[in-house]
Amino acid sequence: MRTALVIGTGLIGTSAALALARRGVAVHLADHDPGQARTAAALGAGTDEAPDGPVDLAIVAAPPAHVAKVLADAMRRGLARGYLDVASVKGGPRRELEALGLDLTFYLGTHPMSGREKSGPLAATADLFEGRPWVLTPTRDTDTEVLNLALELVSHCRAVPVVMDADAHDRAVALVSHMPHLVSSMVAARLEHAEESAVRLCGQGIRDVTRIAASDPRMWIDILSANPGPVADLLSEVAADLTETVRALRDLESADAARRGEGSAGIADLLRRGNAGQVRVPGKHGSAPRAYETVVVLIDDQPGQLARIFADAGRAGVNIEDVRIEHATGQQAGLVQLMVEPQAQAALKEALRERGWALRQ
Ligand SMILES: NC(=O)c1ccc[n+]([C@@H]2O[C@H](COP(=O)([O-])OP(=O)(O)OC[C@H]3O[C@@H](n4cnc5c(N)ncnc54)[C@H](O)[C@@H]3O)[C@@H](O)[C@H]2O)c1
Ligand SMILES: O=C(O)C(=O)C[C@]1(C(=O)O)C=C[C@@H](O)C=C1
Repeated sequence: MRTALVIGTGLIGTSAALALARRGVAVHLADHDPGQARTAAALGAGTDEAPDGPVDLAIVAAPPAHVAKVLADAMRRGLARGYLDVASVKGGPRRELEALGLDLTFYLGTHPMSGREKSGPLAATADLFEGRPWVLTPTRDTDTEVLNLALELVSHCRAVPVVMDADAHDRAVALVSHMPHLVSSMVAARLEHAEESAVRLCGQGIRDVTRIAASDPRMWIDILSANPGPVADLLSEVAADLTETVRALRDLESADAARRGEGSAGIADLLRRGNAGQVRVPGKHGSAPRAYETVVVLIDDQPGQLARIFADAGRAGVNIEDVRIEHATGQQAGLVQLMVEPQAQAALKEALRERGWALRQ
């Protein structure tokens, strides 16, 4: 691929454009808000000037409700040799395009399974898709050259291509993305009017569960409107678990020992099923989940502390697999959790202690 046109230069469009530009592809950037395309260009994602003629691949990264219209317009204007979109739902946009009477030979519906709770080009990064699944939904009629262009895009973004049927994709993301998003919002909604004295105690657990609740509601209304049935089915199952859990907790409040036993068994069953589901979540780079050990370091809230920790770990020959930072509310200190391979834990602790870091047991 030598040339590409990204239409919709927000988080996803600009991230893909940055990855392509770094691999030497000439990227043109367009957005219905020209300021967004200008910002993406200023970040090094390409040029916001229109291409002279048709590009190799047009990548539509507009919100789901606009995707079909934007694609149809691009196809009618002959802007590219191949067209794809990256919308979070796949059945709806394809059916809308079919209803518009377009020839879909040169179109491929795709979806990178990576994102952030932030929108816009300033949230974009070239490595956003690294190691993540990128779903491709070709049909029997999809042109091979277009499929190859899409595979080239996925490879430039260092993502992992996964081929699926569009409706099967929508059912799968209802389970692993759309239903969890709503549950995260429901948990976060409990905090809206909560006492400040409770909210200030928030630790890493609630941060993990509510991060995605910070996403743009307009985008998520689009996504959920295009996949309501499968998400409603899954939420009914969650509702049944909720009803059972409330019943079990009420049993635990009872003065009757037998009822307390039933309550305890009910909760234990849910927690066991939770463990069994959680271990199925793939780890970094889409591989099987890995068990890391954690080394917790106390840091002052001063510039350069993290860089020093990483440099000291590097000198000790230890690879940091993952990192989390927890700030103590109202204090000039924080805790950095460094995740490492189990066999590296002792060496890292020793090296950090030698260099004067305070470790938490
Ligand atoms: N955010 C995620 O985590 C994520 C992950 C994977 C896929 N997606 C999909 O990627 C697409 C873009 O999402 P995003 O998170 O980058 O959103 P975003 O809000 O960051 O960016 C969307 C951009 O599209 C532009 N736009 C809106 N209507 C347009 C139109 N008619 N023509 C041209 N540009 C238009 C907006 O100005 C904005 O710059 C969506 O379809 C979304 O479903 C999002
Ligand atoms: O991690 C996030 O912040 C996301 O928004 C990612 C996420 C997801 O649910 O995994 C959200 C929607 C997209 O369609 C794809 C990825």
